[in-house]
Amino acid sequence: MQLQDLIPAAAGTEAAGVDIAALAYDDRAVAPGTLFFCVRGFTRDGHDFAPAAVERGAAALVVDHALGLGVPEVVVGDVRAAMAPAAAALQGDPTAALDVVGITGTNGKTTTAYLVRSLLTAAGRQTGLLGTVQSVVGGVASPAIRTTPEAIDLQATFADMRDGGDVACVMEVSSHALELRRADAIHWAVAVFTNLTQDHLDFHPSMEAYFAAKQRLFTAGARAAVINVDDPYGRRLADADPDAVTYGIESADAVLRAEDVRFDLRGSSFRLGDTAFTLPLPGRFNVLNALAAIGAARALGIDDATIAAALPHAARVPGRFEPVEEGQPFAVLVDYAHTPDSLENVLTAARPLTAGRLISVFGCGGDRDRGKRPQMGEISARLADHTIVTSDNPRSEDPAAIIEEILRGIGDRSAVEAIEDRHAAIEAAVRAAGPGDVVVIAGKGHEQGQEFADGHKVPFDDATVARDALRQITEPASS
Ligand SMILES: CC(=O)N[C@H]1[C@@H](OP(=O)(O)OP(=O)(O)OC[C@H]2O[C@@H](n3ccc(=O)[nH]c3=O)[C@H](O)[C@@H]2O)O[C@H](CO)[C@@H](O)[C@@H]1O[C@H](C)C(=O)N[C@@H](C)C(=O)N[C@H](CCC(=O)O)C(=O)O
Ligand SMILES: Nc1ncnc2c1ncn2[C@@H]1O[C@H](COP(=O)(O)OP(=O)(O)OP(=O)(O)O)[C@@H](O)[C@H]1O
Ligand SMILES: N[C@H](CCC[C@H](N)C(=O)O)C(=O)O
Ligand SMILES: [Mg+2]
Repeated sequence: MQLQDLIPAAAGTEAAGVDIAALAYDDRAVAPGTLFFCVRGFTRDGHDFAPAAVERGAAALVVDHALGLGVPEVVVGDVRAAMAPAAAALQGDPTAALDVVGITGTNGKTTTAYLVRSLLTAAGRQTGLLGTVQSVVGGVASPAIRTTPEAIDLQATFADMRDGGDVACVMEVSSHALELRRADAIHWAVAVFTNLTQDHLDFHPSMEAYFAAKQRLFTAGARAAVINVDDPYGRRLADADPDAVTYGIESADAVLRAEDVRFDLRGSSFRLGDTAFTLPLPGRFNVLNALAAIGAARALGIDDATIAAALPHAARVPGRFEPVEEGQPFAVLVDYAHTPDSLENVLTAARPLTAGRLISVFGCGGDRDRGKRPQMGEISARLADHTIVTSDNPRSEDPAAIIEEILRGIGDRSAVEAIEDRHAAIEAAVRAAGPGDVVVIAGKGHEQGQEFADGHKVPFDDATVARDALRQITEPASS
């Protein structure tokens, strides 16, 4: 394809007619015929890699200032912003052929995405999935690397979905993706907003800036918007869009308002008007996720009977309120709560299911929003009967220092202990639990590794560690 058909700014320049076979934002992915985008990043400047890209055969460069390396170049104001439209054009605008449902919000994106996909699949529509846990493309699942990939990778995946027989795609849209223009040039069928609470303030300068990033999804021309108006930021979005499908439990004016909300360890039920719904996910917040999914499915023309029949069989997300059962007389739940709001929600949901004591095990990720740490400490100490503070993914930080920041949020530490080694912390929790207790292991959910300094990752799975610990106490000792 000619360069001017990918980047309008190239028209009339020496670069206009250059034939482009592929796109890349990393020089290591460049092959002959590739158009290389020199992205000014947070740690590196892609322009510095242009000579290497040329060496590897780059046919042309997209730059924000002329480099004069002997290959045609297009100068644009914002190199990142040029990537998505070019990628969509190169792939033949694949989202024009897909009903794309985009889900944004601090918590609940992955869960809601799974629910929407289950509903669309039940309605006979082959649906792709993109998100934190896995991607499903043309029916083939693979583990995800990123919640929302770079535009070049994203548009190639959409093309694979289209070519693999998918008619719809459900995707999580992270605030990073919206801010960094990864999710531009997508034809949205439905945009969903779950909620906005503190997270990622290491990346966004303020909550208002974080909200502004999320807002982009709702000004991108989606055919329908589905918005949680129990959330104050959702209320602001809905106020700006009179056609929005609003949902909530507390908001009397919500288009989709759940009533008679009930849940136990196995799942939840609620009523919408005259129709009763059940789902295999416990907790009030999962009822909100179900409302979001119902709103999206309805917007795509799926009837309530199909939805109500499918919801009880919806696919569960690994590591979200996931029970680990080895015949022990108490419950162990693995959950991905890694923000103050989600930790509060998961412990609040676990409380009425707890006959004895509620035991919480959690830590906070390194190189991420530090403001969350004392808040999560306070929440756990307030809502659980016993708290074990441990490591999450320390990344480049000192795990003991992270734990200290968590503990700073806790006044009365009489029911709090710190065990830095996550393995030992989970074992201690399981050993401390008695009949009727509930142990919540929060923060890592489905994750399969623990990340230390220099990207060093060791295999680690909360559910497996908990299962092994449970076996030690439930299996009779061998003689
Ligand atoms: C904050 C953020 O999102 N950063 C992303 C961004 O990095 P950056 O701007 O710092 O890139 P950089 O390292 O400075 O490099 C600049 C350019 O030079 C290129 N380069 C770099 C080195 C080299 O040898 N050759 C080369 O060409 C890079 O590919 C890049 O295009 O662009 C890079 C290239 O695409 C991404 O890998 C990187 O994601 C990092 C790894 C990351 O951790 N992102 C996370 C925070 C993220 O996006 N998370 C959200 C989910 C969050 C949630 O839970 O909601 C997600 O959607 O996954
Ligand atoms: N609607 C919700 N409101 C608040 N908390 C929620 C909601 N849904 C799920 N949670 C909590 O947040 C955790 C993460 O849920 P989920 O993975 O669905 O969210 P996410 O938005 O995809 O998160 P991430 O951005 O980290 O991928 C869950 O384990 C649960 O504790
Ligand atoms: N996508 C989120 C996941 C956080 C998960 C938690 N286990 C942590 O490492 O903080 C992030 O990168 O901030
Ligand atoms: Mg997610």
